[in-house]
Amino acid sequence: MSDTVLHVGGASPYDVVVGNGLAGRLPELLGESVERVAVLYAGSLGALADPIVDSLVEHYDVLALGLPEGERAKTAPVAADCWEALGEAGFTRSDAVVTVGGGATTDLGGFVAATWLRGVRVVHVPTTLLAMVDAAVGGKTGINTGAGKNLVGSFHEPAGVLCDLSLLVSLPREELVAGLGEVVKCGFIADPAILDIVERTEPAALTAESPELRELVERAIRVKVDVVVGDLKEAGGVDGHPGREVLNYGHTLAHAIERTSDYTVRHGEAVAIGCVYVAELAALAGSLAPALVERHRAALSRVGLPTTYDAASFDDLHAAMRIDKKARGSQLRFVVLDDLAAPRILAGPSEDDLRAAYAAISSAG
Ligand SMILES: NC(=O)c1ccc[n+]([C@@H]2O[C@H](COP(=O)([O-])OP(=O)(O)OC[C@H]3O[C@@H](n4cnc5c(N)ncnc54)[C@H](O)[C@@H]3O)[C@@H](O)[C@H]2O)c1
Ligand SMILES: O=C(O)C(=O)C[C@@H](O)[C@H](O)[C@H](O)COP(=O)(O)O
Ligand SMILES: [Zn+2]
Repeated sequence: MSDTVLHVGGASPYDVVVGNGLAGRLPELLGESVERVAVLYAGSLGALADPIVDSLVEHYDVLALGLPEGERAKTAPVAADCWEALGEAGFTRSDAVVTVGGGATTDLGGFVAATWLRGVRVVHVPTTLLAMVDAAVGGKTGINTGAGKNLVGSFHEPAGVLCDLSLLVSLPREELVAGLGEVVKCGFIADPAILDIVERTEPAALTAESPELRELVERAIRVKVDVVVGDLKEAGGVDGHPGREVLNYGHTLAHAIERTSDYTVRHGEAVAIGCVYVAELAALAGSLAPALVERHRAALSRVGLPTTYDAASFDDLHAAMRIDKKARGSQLRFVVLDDLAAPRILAGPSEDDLRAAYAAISSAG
């Protein structure tokens, strides 16, 4: 099957390419002025990064930097180590960063590229489903702090994204399933055809090679591209649409779960739980039909994602939710649905409703 190119318009346009065996396209995305390339890769993924490094050394001076696993990469000390390495290697504004890894790697690598010399080119080569459909696209970069998830970061659009589906062959099943959390999210907020595919496809058939997974990848990327083109910096939408904040569906509780579990719950799993939570919240607010709340549970659990959470109390999660970026002052704001693909912002729900929605997904109280 030929490659699919999804164009992201705007002030800094770029392409997201979906296909198989895409490393050869890196030089065309990096451009001709680049002399040095820093490949920032998840340290355990040398087997995936090495061929990419080998393909680049023919064209550039290459600095390969292995990063810690997962969320442990998204810290200020890791970013500082990368800045030091770029400085020692003499990286200038005409040089570039390539990231190879999951969303934690693209977030950290994107942040390093955004901040080095106030911004150099970055091309992402995502290696998880989640990073292909979400983290590598749209230019959000970030690291965590003690207070919470993604609290420091910037908007820095990539020069290109290569979603090479063959890199997913080695991805553990539970990581692929986690990525489906963001895919199903896109189904509810914007593209119900995603839900139809998930509901009619045998979950085990969603593999790196399957046409159904490829269609899900392309549809989820399209959802994200359409949203970020309209509201890159999350300034807000038009006509009552939440703008880029819609991509945060389920994320207020999800980030609180990640932080209070010390990042032992995967992001995509936490998003699945968070989506059911906001569906319950919307039902309590009288906007979402109970059948659609159940559709959330059914679609997410069908692919193997959690829809309940018992490992933290409501009070602890409530405290963690207060630092969500959608909050304004002491008021929490959530993306909720009135119907499929009909999102809006619910501002300042009562503590009773927040607690009741948690009771509906938890026995922790
Ligand atoms: N910037 C954004 O817009 C955005 C969007 C969504 C999520 N995110 C962030 O992305 C992160 C989650 O990303 P993730 O789910 O990709 O997790 P991750 O980056 O932690 O990767 C998960 C695990 O899979 C391993 N792995 C990655 N690719 C592999 C492969 N091909 N084969 C074998 N193992 C592989 C990694 O080494 C890691 O252990 C979170 O930090 C989240 O906040 C950012
Ligand atoms: O791209 C976005 O915008 C999103 O909200 C996508 C989310 O899936 C992603 O997890 C993002 O990192 C969350 O952003 P944050 O602003 O809440 O940190
Ligand atoms: Zn997310």
